[in-house]
Amino acid sequence: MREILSEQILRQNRLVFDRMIGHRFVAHIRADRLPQPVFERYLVFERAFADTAISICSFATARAETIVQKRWLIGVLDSLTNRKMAYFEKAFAARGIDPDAYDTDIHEVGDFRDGMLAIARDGGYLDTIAAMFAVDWMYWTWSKAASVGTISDPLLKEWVELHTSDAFAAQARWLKKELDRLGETLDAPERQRLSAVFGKAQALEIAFHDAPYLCPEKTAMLPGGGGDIRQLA
Ligand SMILES: Cc1ncc(C[n+]2csc(CCO)c2C)c(N)n1
Repeated sequence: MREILSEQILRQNRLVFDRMIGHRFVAHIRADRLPQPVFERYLVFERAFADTAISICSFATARAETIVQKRWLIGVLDSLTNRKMAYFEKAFAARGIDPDAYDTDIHEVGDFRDGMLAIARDGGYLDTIAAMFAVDWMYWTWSKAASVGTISDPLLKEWVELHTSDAFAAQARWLKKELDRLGETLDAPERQRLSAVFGKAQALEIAFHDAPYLCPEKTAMLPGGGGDIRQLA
């Protein structure tokens, strides 16, 4: 019998997946010592990515063949556009974060946005599903591990809980099932191509999570600005 596609993909990308799950951003959260400026910078990059995720999911919705698929993906779009965006608005207000003070065009963030968008724009329905599975399965996995320990920052705790919620778990599982169901009809090169999409998304994620450690705010370059994050990393 043929291997289940998601199992093949996870097996073939074990190294890069484990590298992402073991990223210092995740390690810092699990140790309850994520530096505050790193979290705030990350949130600004995440807010920018949420916009991209809406576009990616829209490509999948447009290419989906059945109303069952479309209905599910529209649910994802609704949660992204409403629930997720509401979180960012609340977090930015609570922390006094001005997103315009941050450079979201740095290459690690821009590469993630452009790379993920290119997969959705240039690939077929399943390419997008494979990319969404990559990023959601990865977030669900590390968030479950992190939620076992103490997270003192209530906004960070809420962020992790967004990714351990039943709704998010159902989203990750739906993507896996979709991949497994349609994967049964694919030939070996096509399955290999989707596995490469998954690996590409993980590599882009690793660089994306490096970014909040690397880049000082725009204000840090001004006299009396915020200082260089490199000292904290
Ligand atoms: C950098 C980054 N990667 C993955 C997720 C997980 N995630 C939660 S909702 C959503 C869009 C719909 O699937 C995604 C990808 C994230 N938040 N940020």
